[in-house]
Amino acid sequence: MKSIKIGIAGTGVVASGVVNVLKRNQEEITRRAGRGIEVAVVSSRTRSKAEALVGTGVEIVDDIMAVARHPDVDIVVETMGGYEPARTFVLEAIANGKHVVTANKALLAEHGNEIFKAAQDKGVTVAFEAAVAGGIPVIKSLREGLSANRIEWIAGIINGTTNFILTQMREKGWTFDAALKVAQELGYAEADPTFDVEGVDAAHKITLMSALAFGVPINFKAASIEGISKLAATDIAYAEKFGYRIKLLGITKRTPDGIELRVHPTLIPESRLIANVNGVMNAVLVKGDAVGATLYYGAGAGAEPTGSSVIADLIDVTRTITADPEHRVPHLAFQPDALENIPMLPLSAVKTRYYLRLTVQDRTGVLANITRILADHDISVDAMLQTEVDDTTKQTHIVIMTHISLESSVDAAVQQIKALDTVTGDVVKLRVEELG
Ligand SMILES: NC(=O)C1=CN([C@@H]2O[C@H](COP(=O)(O)OP(=O)(O)OC[C@H]3O[C@@H](n4cnc5c(N)ncnc54)[C@H](O)[C@@H]3O)[C@@H](O)[C@H]2O)C=CC1
Ligand SMILES: N[C@@H](CC=O)C(=O)O
Ligand code: NA
Repeated sequence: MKSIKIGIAGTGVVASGVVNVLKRNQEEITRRAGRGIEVAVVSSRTRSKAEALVGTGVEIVDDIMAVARHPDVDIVVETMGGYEPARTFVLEAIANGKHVVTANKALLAEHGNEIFKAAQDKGVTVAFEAAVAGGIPVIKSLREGLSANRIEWIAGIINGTTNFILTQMREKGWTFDAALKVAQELGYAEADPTFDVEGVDAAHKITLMSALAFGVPINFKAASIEGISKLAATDIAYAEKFGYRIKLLGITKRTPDGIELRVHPTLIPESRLIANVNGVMNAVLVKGDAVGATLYYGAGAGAEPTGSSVIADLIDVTRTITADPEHRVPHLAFQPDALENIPMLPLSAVKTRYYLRLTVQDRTGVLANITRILADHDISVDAMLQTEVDDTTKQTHIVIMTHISLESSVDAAVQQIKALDTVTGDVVKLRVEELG
């Protein structure tokens, strides 16, 4: 039978993983897909780089649109990244009747509704397993494996770069900058690494998973985002004293009032498996009403792990190419005419536990004032720790773990606490999730 022909736009880290694994596992891939999968054309801004990757038997073009329109190509693989020209390229490929496989979560989080609509209208597939949690088949799990369930929440370590940075800082004492530099050298980081560090990349991914889990349109603008750049080593150490690890989590949760969608550094009990996910590894916890909690673990970035997901999508698309478009697995797990408009909740409506760190002057009554303010805002304290007074500054740290409280109440209490003249500097507020 005739091979499926692919065209690749962008010949960087992910594309190299795709090409190398396709070559190495060609025979098994063909046995699984039922047809051979062959690279017909690649676009590259540097011809020599493309030649080194695909050899001489493959057509190389400078213009990405030549890939989108290539008459021989059945599936295009978009591994350029960024919003433009990726968006125009993908829409052009769809308009030309090509199926698309992309690793680009930024593109889909911002323009996914438009892209999936165009694909639906044209009867082609846009597959994106590589876009979320790299090599972990979590999109397939959400869309197919868990499709019997009413999903309650998802919480995941879904950015390899930041998990790598946090791990190297904690275990090896590396500086933030040194750890980021190595993550970039290993091909984990985004072209603009502030997307990793500031939580934007994780927000792109949790936004996509939120849509798949709850059957709602993709709504990146509703995400509350906080990265790890302001996280202090002091708070990582105090969290450990309470038996918690701090991880950058993407969280989406169905509540009676609407959907929470947030990314922030989070305290997790150290006994949880997910608290022990280190380095570039990612892990996604999904809670379904029927199945309970399930955990998906694996490499969240890197050439071959990400290539593994791109190729899984290529095999899936190859299998469905002969199937009736009306009966394919829907892009966002729910049928396009069955998406709901459940409200997306602001961060102020979130209810969870909080970690607060205050720097205070060692004077009588300081603790009483703080606990009174917390009580006035309906915030009850679960545990508290006070460090020894620093002889020079006469200051001490008070660390408070609260019971479940409302974010807006915690913010109001923090404002009042900050105004006390015994409280100096900022109050650090981190969220705690038991994930049980
Ligand atoms: N590196 C990783 O571990 C992972 C990356 N991804 C995603 O995969 C995509 C690609 O990432 P990488 O391979 O790491 O990036 P990369 O920077 O290594 O490769 C990008 C390639 O696209 C080309 N390119 C970029 N802009 C272009 C343009 N305007 N016109 C033509 N060519 C252009 C570049 O020359 C380069 O060959 C991104 O969307 C990224 O978020 C997803 C999962 C993991
Ligand atoms: N920059 C991303 C790459 C994979 O999506 C990450 O570090 O996780
Ligand atoms: Na994946």
